[in-house]
Amino acid sequence: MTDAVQYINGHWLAGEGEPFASLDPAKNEEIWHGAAAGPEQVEAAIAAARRAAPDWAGRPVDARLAIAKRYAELLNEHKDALARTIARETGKPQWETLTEVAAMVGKVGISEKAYFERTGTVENPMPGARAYVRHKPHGVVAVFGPYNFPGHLPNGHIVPALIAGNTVVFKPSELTPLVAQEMVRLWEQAGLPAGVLNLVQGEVATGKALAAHPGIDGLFFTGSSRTGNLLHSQFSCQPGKILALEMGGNNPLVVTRVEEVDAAVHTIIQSAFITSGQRCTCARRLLLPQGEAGDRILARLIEVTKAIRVGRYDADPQPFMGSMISEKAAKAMVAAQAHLLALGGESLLMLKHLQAGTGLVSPGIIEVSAIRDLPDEEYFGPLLQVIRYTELPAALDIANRTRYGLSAGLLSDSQDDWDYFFRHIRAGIVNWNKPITGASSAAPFGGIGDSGNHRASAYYAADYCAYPVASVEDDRVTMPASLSPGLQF
Ligand SMILES: NC(=O)C1=CN([C@@H]2O[C@H](COP(=O)(O)OP(=O)(O)OC[C@H]3O[C@@H](n4cnc5c(N)ncnc54)[C@H](O)[C@@H]3O)[C@@H](O)[C@H]2O)C=CC1
Ligand SMILES: O=C(O)CCC(=O)N[C@@H](CCC(=O)O)C(=O)O
Repeated sequence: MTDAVQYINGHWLAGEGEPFASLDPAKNEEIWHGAAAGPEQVEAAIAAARRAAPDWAGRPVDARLAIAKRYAELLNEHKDALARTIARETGKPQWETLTEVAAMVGKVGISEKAYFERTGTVENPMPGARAYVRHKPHGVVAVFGPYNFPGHLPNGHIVPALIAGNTVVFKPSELTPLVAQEMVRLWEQAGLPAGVLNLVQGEVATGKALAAHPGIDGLFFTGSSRTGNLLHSQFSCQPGKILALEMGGNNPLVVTRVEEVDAAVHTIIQSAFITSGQRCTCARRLLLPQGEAGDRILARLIEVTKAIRVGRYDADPQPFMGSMISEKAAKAMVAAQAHLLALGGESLLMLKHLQAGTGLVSPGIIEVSAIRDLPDEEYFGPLLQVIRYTELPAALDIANRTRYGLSAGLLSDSQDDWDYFFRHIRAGIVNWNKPITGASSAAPFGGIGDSGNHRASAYYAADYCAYPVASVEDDRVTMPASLSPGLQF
């Protein structure tokens, strides 16, 4: 293991700040340690990005794309190793981390298409002149990543930012420094010039130093609503800086009439328990109709969920659910469940911490219909809250009872129910008879309310990576055909 964990101006350096470590949460083993970037190193990273900016932005987009494409090739060549690192550092099963790396590879082609489609150059007809819309990069942008997709989600900011001509200072989650390091090494190998992408590792102090620095032109954040809200207030009265926030959700999944009970249960499980419930798009609240049809789905859901295989990321056969990110996160889910039980919830399947020292938990299902003031919290783990409803309008009223608005779904065989649901639900990702996780990178990705600040990511990330410039141009200055009233020449 090397001490050189910071990448600043093309050099790998030891951190000058507080030491911290990264654990394999399934095996309770340290897999990485290093020292955080100190404030002067954060400063140096921003200065390096600033120096590199004019040359990088001044290159033709094809030159920037050539490096991004080489990076995608390298990702593909190293996909097994990177997927294994993601699995070790997050606890996610290897079948799933391979899909994460595949999404990272695919991001380059999608971002290229989005760049030209959403932020390319357009010439509009105009009598006696030429009118253009072009786009320019913001300059130096900070990228903050979460732990749940430590490769794919920061990659979803970094790739379009670099293609658009920005330079980047990347602050990954302190829980996943090793993934960040491997990712940045691939950019380095791809031939990215010094200073274009800088890596500052560290805990909250490093994040604060970067976010508060006057030298950044923007900040692209994926993480919790709590941190996103802090950043939003920190950025107030700085209208010149671009802030893109992708945050959490308290996502509802509503079921009405369905013929195929097993298909509905499968979709519920994919929505609620994939990644051990650690996706911002995961279903947190399942709304089932009262009566026999709802009872049948619930009984089957409990039966199948009980049988979900939970285990280590490298187990053979593979588990559906791996470890949560940490023992602390597992304990927080046990505490969240206890809180809901104390408020009047009824456990239908207990979420259990399976092994001390690890983040391994079993999935839980809790009936919360009787809780009068159900907390509008994102419990970021595999605990599904069940609410029984009478009529679809009442279900929609409950579904929209949240300050968030990221993803939502309907399971129903009825076109009318879907039309009603789509019209009334408030969320940025709204699916019918499909899981509400697994959003496509080829579509915009973002939510309303406390889930974001109307800067959708994925396909629309191109929009926050560049600003539009409108120009009217002619080769020579000429007199107009007619003068404005009151002017004489
Ligand atoms: N909408 C979306 O696209 C997604 C949202 N998320 C959300 O992310 C959360 C899980 O990720 P976490 O890593 O726990 O998020 P987090 O908010 O704790 O951390 C995200 C990043 O912000 C940094 N940070 C934390 N406090 C800071 C502060 N005061 N100032 C500056 N930087 C600070 C962290 O070091 C990390 O790099 C969940 O709430 C989940 O819903 C996760 C994935 C996707
Ligand atoms: O950003 C993209 O390219 C698409 C969005 C995406 O991949 N969403 C995933 C992850 C969401 C999360 O982080 O929690 C999904 O919808 O499952």
